[in-house]
Amino acid sequence: MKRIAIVGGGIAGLTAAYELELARKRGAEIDWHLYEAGDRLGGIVETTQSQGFVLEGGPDGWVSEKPWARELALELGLGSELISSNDATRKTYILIDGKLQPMPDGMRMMVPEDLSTLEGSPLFSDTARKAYAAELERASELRAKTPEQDESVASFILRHFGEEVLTKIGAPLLSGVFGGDVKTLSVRAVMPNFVSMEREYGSLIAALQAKAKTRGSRPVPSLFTTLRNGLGTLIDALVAQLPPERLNLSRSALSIKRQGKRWLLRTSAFATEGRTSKKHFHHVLFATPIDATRALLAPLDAEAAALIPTDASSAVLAALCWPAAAASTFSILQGFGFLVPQAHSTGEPQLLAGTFVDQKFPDRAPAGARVIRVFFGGPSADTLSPQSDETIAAAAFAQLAKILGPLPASDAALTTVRRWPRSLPQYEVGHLERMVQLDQHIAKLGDLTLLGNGYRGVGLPDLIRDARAAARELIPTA
Ligand SMILES: Cc1c2[nH]c(c1CCC(=O)O)Cc1[nH]c(c(CCC(=O)O)c1C)Cc1[nH]c(c(CCC(=O)O)c1C)Cc1[nH]c(c(C)c1CCC(=O)O)C2
Repeated sequence: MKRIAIVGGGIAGLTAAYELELARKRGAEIDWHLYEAGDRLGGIVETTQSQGFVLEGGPDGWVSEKPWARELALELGLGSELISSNDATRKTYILIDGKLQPMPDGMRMMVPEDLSTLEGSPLFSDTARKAYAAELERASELRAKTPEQDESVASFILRHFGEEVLTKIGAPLLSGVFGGDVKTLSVRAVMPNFVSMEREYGSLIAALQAKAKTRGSRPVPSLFTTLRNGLGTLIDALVAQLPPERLNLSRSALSIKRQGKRWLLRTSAFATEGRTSKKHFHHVLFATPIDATRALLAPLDAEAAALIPTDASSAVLAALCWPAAAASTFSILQGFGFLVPQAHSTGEPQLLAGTFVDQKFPDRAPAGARVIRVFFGGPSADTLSPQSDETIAAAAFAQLAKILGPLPASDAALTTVRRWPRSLPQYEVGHLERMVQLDQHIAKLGDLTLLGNGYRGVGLPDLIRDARAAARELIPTA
């Protein structure tokens, strides 16, 4: 019997457990146990439903283009729950000089497919428009000069489109996906598609145009997918497949030690037991946040621990709700939401982004009601995090009103505030090389797997893909 420990009950740990459980039910000789430090499962995925509102405390969906979350949802019988973002009215705004300016339609991050969509856009000056047109003409030069080394996202965008595109839309878009600083993020780790487009076409605009040709008239799928009753449904459906006696809540992993062919895992025990609990396993999967994983790994292999990303961005978010009566007294722009380029510290916490929840997805709120999710990141999140929910909600409201204009009071009973300290690891320049080295260290230690958002992707689909693949490798072939 192969004994496997899964440490961490977020989406990665639960998906690995699900995959192992499928094999166990088919008769594989597996005995798995999951340990979660907190008193609930799901990690940062957390839906609350109240008075007809579906409120997400963490991610609100996934990028549709990545198939792995949809596949899992289908397998779990959630096919009829899958819903798409309202892409017919999709718009993302960027706050420039105090005004929300729409990104032109049909852009892929900072890259337009059709240069004519930039005409008349108040977002760009003629200099930026010329830089875009020039990128298409510089295709062969860009291809010839493809760097051999990793570089920052900032230097990649600068080489293609220049300073204005970088600061006006490149930096804010990247902070809306990676919560980070374009000057330190690795382009190969966070924008691998663009890097391969550059290798093939030189010009990213040319690459998008070539793709559009091969796509022909096939419809483009919506940008985001979610579940009708929130992503918590996915967690519930996973947990429903798992025997409850295998899921150990309020048990944190304290240490792990080699003992012959097995690992000795020490976890905290229930208060009534009065001591720690020690158990042997043949394999341990760490699906813990990077800081926990680094701490567990350091005594085994300090060099391996040092290869795990150290920088991670924090998020604080507040969902503000207006029931229909209050919502009817103000209007907002059509679209999914907005991003705010981060100015140098002004002292006051600064908004990072806002999502117009009821416009982005169908059925998130009762008819006529409105929900806006407001994000703080970086130093602003760190400043706000220790403060009360009321203070955070008030700061979110005040900043939102500055951007959108006067707003009636939101419903305090429905406000949800969440803090996710150091939740989004930063893949800095050189990340992929460090991951190759980390894999070598882990292989040498043997019978260990690292899962979660510190290594090979940050969104739900990547975490699900990784966890399933890793768990499948552990299934004994009888
Ligand atoms: C601030 C922030 C957001 N989302 C995120 C942050 C970072 C800080 C943090 O939460 O820790 C995180 C995020 N955003 C996205 C992912 C998934 C990435 C992946 O699967 O590869 C992740 C991990 C998709 C996205 N998120 C966004 C894009 C770009 C969308 C576009 O091109 O218009 C993607 C792919 C943009 C975004 N992102 C956000 C807003 C308000 C917006 C604009 C409007 C909206 O859609 O709600 C919120």
